[in-house]
Amino acid sequence: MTSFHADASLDALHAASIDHETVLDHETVLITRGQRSGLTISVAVHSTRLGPALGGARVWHYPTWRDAVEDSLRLSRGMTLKNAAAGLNRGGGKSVVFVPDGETLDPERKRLAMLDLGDAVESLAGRYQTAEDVGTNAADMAIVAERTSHVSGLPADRGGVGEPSDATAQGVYASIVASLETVTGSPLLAGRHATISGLGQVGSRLARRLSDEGMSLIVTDVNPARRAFAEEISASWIDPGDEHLFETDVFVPCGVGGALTAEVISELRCAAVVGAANNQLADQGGAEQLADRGILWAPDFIANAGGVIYLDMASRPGADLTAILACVDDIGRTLSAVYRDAAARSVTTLAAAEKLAADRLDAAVPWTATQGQVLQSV
Ligand SMILES: NC(=O)c1ccc[n+]([C@@H]2O[C@H](COP(=O)([O-])OP(=O)(O)OC[C@H]3O[C@@H](n4cnc5c(N)ncnc54)[C@H](O)[C@@H]3O)[C@@H](O)[C@H]2O)c1
Repeated sequence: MTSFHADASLDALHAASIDHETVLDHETVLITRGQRSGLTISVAVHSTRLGPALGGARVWHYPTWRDAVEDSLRLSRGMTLKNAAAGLNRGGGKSVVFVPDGETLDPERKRLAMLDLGDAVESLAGRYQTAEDVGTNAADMAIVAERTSHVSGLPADRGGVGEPSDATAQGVYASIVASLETVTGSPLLAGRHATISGLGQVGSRLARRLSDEGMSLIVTDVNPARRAFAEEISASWIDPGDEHLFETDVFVPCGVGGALTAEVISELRCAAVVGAANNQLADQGGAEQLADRGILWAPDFIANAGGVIYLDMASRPGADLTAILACVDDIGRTLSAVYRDAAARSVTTLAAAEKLAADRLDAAVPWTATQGQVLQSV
């Protein structure tokens, strides 16, 4: 088991995407080879300044374990920004289970990986709480909970709050409404067009709602089995790869990160990009490139915060679902404020959103694990 410690600096929040030259600005990075599964697991705690870190566990394919670790570093930094901008007393963390390209996990090995993840999370003694993410679900979190209490989003029949995708989809929906209002002056969706890339937990929920509200949808997924869902909601299916080339009002990335490469941005034919995917920009220069092209970009860590808002608020004593969903809807207002600030200061929407998060982090009295906040499986 290897762990590195470093001081989190607020300035580093503005750093470009991680590469081998980037200074490590995370508080703790735990890299461990699971004793049961043999898989490399990286748990990255970027910051606990606002409170114990909260962020999902990803099980995904990468060329090398180093790529998986880098992803955990990027994703956990994004969680610091997301939780801060959402007004939560939570720090930023994320875990990644590395599955070598070309390998698939059978259910037994996945179970072993979840137990290994539980041990890794437990070793951080409450400074990081995990939850589901790409490649994991509420049932997987129940397995993690066999080894640690620091897990969120357990199935309802295990006394948990369930998975957060409904809330994430609702927050992205609110963000699409706010973005269309900014670019067209009207929040109405009927008759407008959207292209959704990725029809998983969030993308499919969002697609159904946008379709119900009269939007005309083009959809795709690298999993061809999702075509049946496209037919169910009367959306036009296209094969993945060129979906960004279609003229549309909103391009909606809901797959994995890095979809907005310089080439993709140069070819986009849309008024706004608003999606659920984390780390949509392949590099930070993408925010400038989008602005230069006159495309309004909703910073992902603002638009997709609904899930973490749900997990955090639903796990508090006396949680009220109506109040939680009102907070999720507020994402639209937060995003509109970010857009106004970006326009007023002639900066990118990314810079405006980062400032929102950094101001909150700067103003916070640092949380320490010794303050004894009790976290339990929910
Ligand atoms: N689930 C949540 O509550 C939540 C919260 C915040 C952020 N996110 C982010 O939103 C994104 C989607 O999350 P999810 O829970 O729906 O994941 P998911 O695994 O259920 O779905 C992702 C879908 O995208 C597809 N996909 C992957 N790469 C693709 C590509 N290149 N082109 C088209 N489709 C592709 C996958 O086949 C899958 O169907 C992820 O980036 C995730 O980190 C999710």
